[in-house]
Amino acid sequence: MSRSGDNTDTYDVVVIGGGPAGENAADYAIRGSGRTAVIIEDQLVGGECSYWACMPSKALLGAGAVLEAAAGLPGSAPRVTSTRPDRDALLGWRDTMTSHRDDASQVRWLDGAGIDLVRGRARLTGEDGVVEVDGRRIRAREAVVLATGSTASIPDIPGLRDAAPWTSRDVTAVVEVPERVGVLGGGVVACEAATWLTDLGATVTMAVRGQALLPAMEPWASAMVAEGLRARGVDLRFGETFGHVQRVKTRDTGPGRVHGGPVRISLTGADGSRADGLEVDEVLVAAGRRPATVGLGLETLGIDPTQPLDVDDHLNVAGRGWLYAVGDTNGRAPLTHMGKYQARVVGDVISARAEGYRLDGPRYRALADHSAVPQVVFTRPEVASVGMTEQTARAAGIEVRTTELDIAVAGSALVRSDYRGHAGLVIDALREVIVGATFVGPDVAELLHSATVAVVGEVPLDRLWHAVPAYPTVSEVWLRLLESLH
Ligand SMILES: Cc1cc2nc3c(=O)[nH]c(=O)nc-3n(C[C@H](O)[C@H](O)[C@H](O)COP(=O)(O)OP(=O)(O)OC[C@H]3O[C@@H](n4cnc5c(N)ncnc54)[C@H](O)[C@@H]3O)c2cc1C
Ligand SMILES: NC(=O)c1ccc[n+]([C@@H]2O[C@H](COP(=O)([O-])OP(=O)(O)OC[C@H]3O[C@@H](n4cnc5c(N)ncnc54)[C@H](O)[C@@H]3O)[C@@H](O)[C@H]2O)c1
Repeated sequence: MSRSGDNTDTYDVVVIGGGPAGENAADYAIRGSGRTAVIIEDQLVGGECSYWACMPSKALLGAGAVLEAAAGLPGSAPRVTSTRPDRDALLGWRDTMTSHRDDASQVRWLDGAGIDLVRGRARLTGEDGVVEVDGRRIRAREAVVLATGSTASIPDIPGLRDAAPWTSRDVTAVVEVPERVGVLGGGVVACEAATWLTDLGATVTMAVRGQALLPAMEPWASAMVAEGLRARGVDLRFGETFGHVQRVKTRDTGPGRVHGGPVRISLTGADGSRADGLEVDEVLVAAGRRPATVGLGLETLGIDPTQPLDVDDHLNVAGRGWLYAVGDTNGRAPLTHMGKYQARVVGDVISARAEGYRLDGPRYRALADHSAVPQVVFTRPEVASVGMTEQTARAAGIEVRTTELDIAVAGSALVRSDYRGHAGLVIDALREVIVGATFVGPDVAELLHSATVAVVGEVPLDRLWHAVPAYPTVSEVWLRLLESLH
């Protein structure tokens, strides 16, 4: 860092937002060089993922999955007295995995990586490369990277905001388990949260305005998740949304505690018809997220802050050579691993530009964002998918061939006597390569990377035939899938 006469601190790279995307962008932009970087963060270093999203949600989901797996294997089943996790131990484990919302270890990591930290809320000033934090000016010589993440959307439904509903921050920080929960939405947050809330003993009703959960997934995968949630007692109201919400008394009790008295929800059909009334102890809004771009000073650059930032494959904001955006804030693939991937790309781009290299080669482009995004939904059963679904492949004009089958191999029978799983591939029939894959079942998350490698590597099917899965593993489903295409 250097300070000029006008009291402006100067770094090579300035990153706004210290979530997973921001941390990695700063690291990759200076690693192994003499360059300097600063991260400006107004909450906790580590971002949403570490304290309010991926880490607490997966910590809350693990114990129930392990208990169900043990109950599904004859040798261990007699030892399992309940498949419901111990509430206090589970919440304690969640607190451990979120470091009790203390970011000291992440700050130490920044220090070790040679990255400075400024606490505060940053704004762009309208001057190229200059940001402002609490009256302090910071200038970037090479680049400003926006990595401000996203915030939960709360739809404009009469009475909803006034009822102080839970968002993902509350449900991941759950301390008081509400007896009855009404969930708005049928996406990833809704499905995962319904799973751990029922593990914790809550009764859950989900209002899903469409006809399927997880609309971006293969329809058969969504149907299996719906079946799994119903088996846990979740009341799924497809084609319904909240019409009106009323809470007897709202209380400011803090995250994860019930925010007041009982809540009356009128449910309406998608066509506005009246469906039903519902009384719950808490409402969870899980209706998507929007990029955190408002209040960032984007309008000083003539950029509309209400729209996702328009970036190219170098993650460069259109028309501004010095400005980049990575992670949820650009809306391309709002997942931690994709934000970190974009951060690696942007770090390499900034380094190459600083050192005068041309941006030749795929290393400098976030190509996976377009057609190879992997995702795991940690419901029971789990859903693991990468690339295109049959529908998106057809919409892209690909001549599609598909195959799908139950996962029923020696490896799956061995891990659970009640194993139920399904797998499917989407093939580009002309090029004979896999463009999409989906697995549903216990622990399928660990099958996913093999599919990601096949999709990204565009491995021809007759070459893939020689990738022999070990016996007896669940991976033998690959052999069954390839045989079905023969
Ligand atoms: C409940 C839940 C579970 C999830 N589970 C998964 C999962 O299992 N796997 C997965 O891949 N993804 C998951 N996600 C998505 C994942 O959390 C996000 O994709 C990820 O956190 C995005 O990282 P980011 O760095 O872009 O933003 P964030 O993690 O949101 O970090 C942005 C940071 O910027 C800071 N900031 C914002 N504006 C400013 C400003 N003006 N000045 C200074 N600082 C600012 C914020 O305080 C924040 O710390 C989940 C999301 C939710 C809600
Ligand atoms: N395991 C994971 O990878 C994981 C886990 C949780 C969250 N995430 C990410 O976090 C982000 C947010 O997840 P999410 O579940 O909130 O969003 P989502 O986009 O997955 O689902 C939003 C749901 O809300 C519904 N909805 C939206 N507006 C509505 C309205 N006005 N009225 C009624 N219903 C409405 C949609 O129909 C959909 O069912 C996603 O990008 C997701 O991928 C990932």
